[in-house]
Amino acid sequence: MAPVLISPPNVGHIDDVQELTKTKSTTIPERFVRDATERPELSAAKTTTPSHSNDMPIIDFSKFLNGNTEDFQVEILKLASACREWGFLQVKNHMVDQKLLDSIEEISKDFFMLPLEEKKKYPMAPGTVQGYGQAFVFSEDQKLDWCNMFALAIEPHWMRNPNLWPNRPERFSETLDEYSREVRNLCQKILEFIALGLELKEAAFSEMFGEAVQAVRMNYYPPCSRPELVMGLSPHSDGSAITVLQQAKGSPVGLQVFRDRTWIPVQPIPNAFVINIGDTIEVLTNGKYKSVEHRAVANEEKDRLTIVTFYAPSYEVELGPMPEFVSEENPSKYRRYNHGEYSKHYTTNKLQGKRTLDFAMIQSDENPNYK
Ligand SMILES: O=C(O)CCC(=O)C(=O)O
Ligand SMILES: [Fe+2]
Repeated sequence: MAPVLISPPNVGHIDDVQELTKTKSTTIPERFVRDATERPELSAAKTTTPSHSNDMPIIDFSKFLNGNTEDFQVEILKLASACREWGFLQVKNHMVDQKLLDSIEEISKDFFMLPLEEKKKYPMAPGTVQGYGQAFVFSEDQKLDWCNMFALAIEPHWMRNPNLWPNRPERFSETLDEYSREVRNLCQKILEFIALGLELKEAAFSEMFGEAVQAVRMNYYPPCSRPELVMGLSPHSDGSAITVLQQAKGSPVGLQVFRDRTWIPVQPIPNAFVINIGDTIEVLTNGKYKSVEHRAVANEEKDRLTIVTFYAPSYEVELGPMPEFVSEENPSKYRRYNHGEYSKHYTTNKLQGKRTLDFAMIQSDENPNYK
């Protein structure tokens, strides 16, 4: 059962990371300093050659929209292989207007640059995931990420908390609405192409998902004088079906994907989105496509901003492996559950690698997915 939060957890004092950096102190408060085994080992990441990290597949979306039948098929196969082998990919030439990419970056940055008192008008209450603050903190002794977040539910509309939509910067709400409409379209298209690559009918996911849930989280990572001691964002997989991540122009490398027991830094491609498979698609495909653990590291000199969209089924939907992916040789690795319950479970536990998916995993010695 998902834990039910009856009263808000006592999370202790949470320093605002941006305010900390203003003090120019080189001492990192203890709550941000990771235990030795959890530190990011930045030197190891730095020595990974860029060519290795560039191996993350790049999908050219224009091949889906304007290509001939052969181009289309080739790209579907590339997408299928990226989902199977990586769980992560970058998408270029997508349909989202460049101006919107610029304006969402601008309003996000402007929001984070507001005085703290202004941002505190939209607080993320302890144990919740909407508003400004640090999500996924549930106890006083939990280590904190070197990140400020601003998160909002977008769709369905009833999930919005209008008190958390800021008045400043100007045009914040209109811009976020417009951006979210376009990214929602993109998510729907990508899921259609993922379905085709799995030899399912195009509408397989949209028919199953009902009124899909969409949320946005803006992550702002200020520079950190001791990046080797802290974590920008703790390792986790996403609870979504798919996630669309925009890295603001000029941001340093920060996202890392856990692959072959190594943390691989993701080189941003200008104007491309990073897309990753979330836990829902892992369950539906019975583990054929897996959600992949990832994290963000801090940078000594530069700040970093990402705008992340999570796209998931309606909370009412019951999910489990689809019959197409289950057979006698390949029995169900996951039980059926209600997605609303899974979401609750996800948002009421700290980020801890792929542990959240234990909620759905059928325990068995023969199940290699079970850790
Ligand atoms: O900011 C990043 O690079 C990673 C963000 C992320 O993984 C998330 O918000 O779930
Ligand atoms: Fe993530």
